[in-house]
Amino acid sequence: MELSELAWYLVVILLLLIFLVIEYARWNYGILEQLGIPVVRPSFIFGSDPQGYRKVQHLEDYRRFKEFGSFYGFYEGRTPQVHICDPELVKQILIRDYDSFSERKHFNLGNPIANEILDFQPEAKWKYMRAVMTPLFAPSRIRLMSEILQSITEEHVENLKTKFVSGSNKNSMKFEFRSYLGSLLTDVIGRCYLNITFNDRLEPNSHFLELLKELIREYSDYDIKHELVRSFPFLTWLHPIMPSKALSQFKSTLLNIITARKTSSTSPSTKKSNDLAQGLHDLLSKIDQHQPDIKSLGINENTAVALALEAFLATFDSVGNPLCFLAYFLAKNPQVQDKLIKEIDDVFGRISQDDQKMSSTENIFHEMKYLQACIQEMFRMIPPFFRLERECTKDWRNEERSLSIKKGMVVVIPVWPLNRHPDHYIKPDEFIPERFLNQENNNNNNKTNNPYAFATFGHGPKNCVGQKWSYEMSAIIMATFLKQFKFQLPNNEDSIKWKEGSSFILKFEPIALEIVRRGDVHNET
Ligand code: HEM
Repeated sequence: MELSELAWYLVVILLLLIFLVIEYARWNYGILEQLGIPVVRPSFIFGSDPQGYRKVQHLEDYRRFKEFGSFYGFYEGRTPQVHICDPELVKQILIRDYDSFSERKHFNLGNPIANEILDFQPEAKWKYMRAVMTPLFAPSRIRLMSEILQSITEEHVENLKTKFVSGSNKNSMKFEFRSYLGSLLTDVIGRCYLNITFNDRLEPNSHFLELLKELIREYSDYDIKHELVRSFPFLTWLHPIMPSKALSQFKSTLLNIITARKTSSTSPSTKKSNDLAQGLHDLLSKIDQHQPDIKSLGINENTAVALALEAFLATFDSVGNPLCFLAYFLAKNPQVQDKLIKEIDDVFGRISQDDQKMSSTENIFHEMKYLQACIQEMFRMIPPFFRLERECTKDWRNEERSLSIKKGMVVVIPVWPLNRHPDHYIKPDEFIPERFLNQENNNNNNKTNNPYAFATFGHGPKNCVGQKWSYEMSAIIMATFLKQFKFQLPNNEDSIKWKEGSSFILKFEPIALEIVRRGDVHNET
């Protein structure tokens, strides 16, 4: 074969390869248009948002909602998606027609532990694991954890008070609430879920805290490789979604804790506690015994580790982040903060210290109706997971809206615009806790009370297991903090800087705040 002939062959093969790659990336283009819904026009090969890693994605969702309305088509790389922000359709997809949308999109997260995360498991395995998780957040467990949480929060608040005494400024100081919450929530994970106290817990760089930060950082720092993987999913190995080193460190730390429990639980004096560590311990024992149902579902050690991983990250990040925004909203709206503080003082004032010990922690905080409304408004405005996803498992149609979704397509519910739907909320971009007071007969601030115009925790069988506990944590942490401190904006600086690229978790730069010490009003009662 002559050289020129070989060169021709190579050129043809190369062109053929390029053609196949392009065909592969564009394979599904046109499918959404055929359904007759408005579509965000795709680029040549990288789907509808080829520069997505450079944009703040939840704000993009809001912009598209304003441009296209309550549903529209979108190509995430090569995957056709239907984005839906209509509360009635949300209800139908997540609850009424669950059979047609029972799965989340399956994708390779590039690591054997990450691949076991509950959310992405096939239905039968998901059901089994969900049943392991649910009792760990049952009302009786939440009651117990609330008591522990209150004492943790009081301890952290006391510790913060000492910084005022030793600091140069006695009444106010710059304050990074997120890092304060980081060590508090690490303590919650230790004491409420694992029944242990981390030795270095009050140090800013505690080992476990650093590990959680590392897991979260990688989890959400997206880059251009992420876009590439969307168009060519077989390249996931190029861009694992979570860092393998931190994951294996997490696994060994967790298994050591569980093994220590195994050893101590053999002693007859040890009382069995039904916390998360116990749930994992029981599951691991069944895995060790090779129980047939566990084996057939493919449940292994990594499945148990992934369950803890999800609970820990949700506690650390999904509870911590909205609370930072609540602090910011309170600093920005001093009249709301004053009203809230008055309620907190009234309730604590009414219940004497002895009664506070007698009365369940839960009951005390449930008396704070304005606090509940502030928290509900915080979760409406700041949904830490800003997109829900379901895969269509059976062709589906809604006649009223003339909307068809085909098997294999992904439905995305963009929570940021849904929670701000102007048909349901008056002044949707403003922080107005009153909209959630006396809901039955007060529609002054909301146009409707449709529960599906709010999806921060999802809905239906696959909703968030930790929802109720997240409300409890938020209430206890905020009220205990506001008993002693107030938030304010430093020099009226007011800026939120969102991070670009994250495609389902809200990410932002630290929010500059100050705290002011309120004095020992409660200790005098
Ligand atoms: C503010 C805090 C939290 C928010 C906003 C939140 C939000 C969510 C959302 C949106 C989902 C998906 C729901 C759906 O697809 O319909 C979810 C699922 C889940 N959440 Fe949370 N979460 C929070 C805290 C927690 C906590 C504290 C835990 C446990 C300790 C937890 C455990 C889970 C689990 C296990 C799932 C998977 C449920 C399943 O697939 O069956 N979450 N969460």
